Amino acid sequence: TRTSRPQRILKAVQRKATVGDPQSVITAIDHFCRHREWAMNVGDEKGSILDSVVNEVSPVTVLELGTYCGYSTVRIARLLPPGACVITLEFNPDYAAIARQVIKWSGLEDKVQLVEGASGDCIPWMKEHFGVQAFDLVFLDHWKERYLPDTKLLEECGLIQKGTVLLADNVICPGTPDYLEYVRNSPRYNSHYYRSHLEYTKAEDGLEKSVFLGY
Ligand SMILES: CCc1ncnc2c1ncn2[C@@H]1O[C@H](/C=C/CNC(=O)c2cc(-c3ccc(F)cc3)cc(O)c2O)[C@@H](O)[C@H]1O
Ligand SMILES: [Mg+2]
Repeated sequence: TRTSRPQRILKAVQRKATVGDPQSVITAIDHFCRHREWAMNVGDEKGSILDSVVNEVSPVTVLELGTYCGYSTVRIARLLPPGACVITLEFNPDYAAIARQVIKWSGLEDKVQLVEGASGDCIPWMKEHFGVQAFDLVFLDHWKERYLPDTKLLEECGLIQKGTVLLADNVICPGTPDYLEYVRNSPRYNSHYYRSHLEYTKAEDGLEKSVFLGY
């Protein structure tokens, strides 16, 4: 049967990128998605904003919701110092398998913990299983209707503490209206919208950065 889009993305990485060179993996995926086949990676334009937030926060523990092919996982992990790591949740086993290979090709497997499962099932186990106290940075890029319930779950589990930064993709396109309303109106978050474009297109999209102010 036909290969899947993630399989074709992995092929592009294996053809064009250099093992152990994360930037070449990022460049290979962006080139493929811009010139061959669109895919829902955060992309190069919003990716640069993601990079700047990672550098600003210099997180020790990062949570990513929605791995897909591992593009943003690689973008984040390549900026982390030794000892820091990104835990990324992915419930589609086929996507997880592709992402593992993309992350391995980039040589960043020591900085990444890919957990196969639904965010709602995994989040309550984060403290116990991974010894996480609180996340310094959370990148939300999974199903858009899960952003708000998972943010509330992270709060309830004490995984969001004073200073934790939430960075949400696609707050305009496809859009996450209930999440936006929550973080922008809550007295416990300081939010900022980074206007950008939907990956590989001219359509508007952006990232919302929300800093938790504590209780
Ligand atoms: C159950 C909780 C839960 N737990 C664990 N993993 C989960 C999960 N829910 C989902 N996943 C995985 O995350 C990824 C899904 C991501 C969903 N992303 C978009 O839908 C999206 C769409 C556009 C766009 C499409 C078409 C357009 F025309 C315009 C824009 C652009 C974007 O940047 C986008 O991120 C997949 O790997 C899922 O397996
Ligand atoms: Mg996205």
